[in-house]
Amino acid sequence: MTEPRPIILTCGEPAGVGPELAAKALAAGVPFVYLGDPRHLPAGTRWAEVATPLETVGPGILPVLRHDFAGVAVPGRPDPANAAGVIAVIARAVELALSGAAAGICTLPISKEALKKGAGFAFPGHTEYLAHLAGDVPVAMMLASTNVEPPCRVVPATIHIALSEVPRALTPALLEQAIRITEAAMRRDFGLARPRLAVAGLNPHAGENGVMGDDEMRWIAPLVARLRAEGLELTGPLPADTMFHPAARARYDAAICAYHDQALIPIKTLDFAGGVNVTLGLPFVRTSPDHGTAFDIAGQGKADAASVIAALRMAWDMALRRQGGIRA
Ligand SMILES: NC(=O)C1=CN([C@@H]2O[C@H](COP(=O)(O)OP(=O)(O)OC[C@H]3O[C@@H](n4cnc5c(N)ncnc54)[C@H](O)[C@@H]3O)[C@@H](O)[C@H]2O)C=CC1
Ligand SMILES: NCC(=O)COP(=O)(O)O
Repeated sequence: MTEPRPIILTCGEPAGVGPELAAKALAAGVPFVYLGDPRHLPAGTRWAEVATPLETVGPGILPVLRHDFAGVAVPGRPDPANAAGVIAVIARAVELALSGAAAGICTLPISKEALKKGAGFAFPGHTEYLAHLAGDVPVAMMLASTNVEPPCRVVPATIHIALSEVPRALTPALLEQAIRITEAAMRRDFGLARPRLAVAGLNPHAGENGVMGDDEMRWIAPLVARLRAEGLELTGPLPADTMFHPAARARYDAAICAYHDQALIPIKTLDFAGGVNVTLGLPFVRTSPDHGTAFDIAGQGKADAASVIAALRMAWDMALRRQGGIRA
């Protein structure tokens, strides 16, 4: 088996904590190349430009695939002129991954607001943009802990939409798609031969037999029953408030949730430092730290690199697994 190509670490919003985290991410100990504008790296960063992802640099030096931006970056103050560069870097990383020049991508955080206001970005986040770049493939967003046992892995079936839109958007077809994508990815990328999935209800107490909403009785339970009959290891719909304590998590490998905060509050509470965001269903590996741009601390050297380090390691493990081996 030959080792996969390096991971591409995209710079994300240059006024956020991304550039300073890139400089700290060498501690991950896996091969990666930073794609961004070296002017945005903190002063004192030891970096060297590479022409291709395969070119190597000395130990302790950050390899940089140069992508020139419109301007410099002021920490905490995103510049609309740089928004197009942020978007172009993501697209360039995807091209490298799809061409086989890179083993996958790990994305540093973007500001959804800055991209929308600065460049009219039409996507609510990386997840949706990556799905588009990959040919409008169906994907699911999973956040996975790396520091807690049993692990906390969550997949919101609806992603970046207003809470008021969730009941309409959460259809049987969408929930089934999230379940199937997660089941396949747990086998392919996480090495679980028979993944156990738990499905959360939408309503308090999973509706309590129709007393607090009937979505569970009307269609979620029948969907779970149909997929179980097909052979999937599914439980639910479960009351979301009691499915994340350790004994409950021990009974499943990933939770399929109804909406963003139902899924992300437990993981970010249990393991904010070690949480990793993974896009499931793409034809290439994509991970990301679980946090955002952290404008409030950008440029102050305070940002914790644990999540990006975990994300790079997870991307590398996934790339090796797809190639038939796993990291020693
Ligand atoms: N994958 C991505 O590109 C993501 C992007 N975002 C974007 O980030 C922006 C800010 O979002 P927020 O909700 O404020 O979340 P945030 O994660 O940026 O910040 C929340 C809190 O956590 C702290 N924090 C975040 N990362 C940290 C780190 N590495 N070390 C130490 N403290 C850290 C921040 O200082 C802040 O107090 C938004 O524009 C959002 O769209 C948010 C999540 C993921
Ligand atoms: N809150 C998670 C999040 O915003 C992830 O967004 P993205 O990876 O789709 O950019």
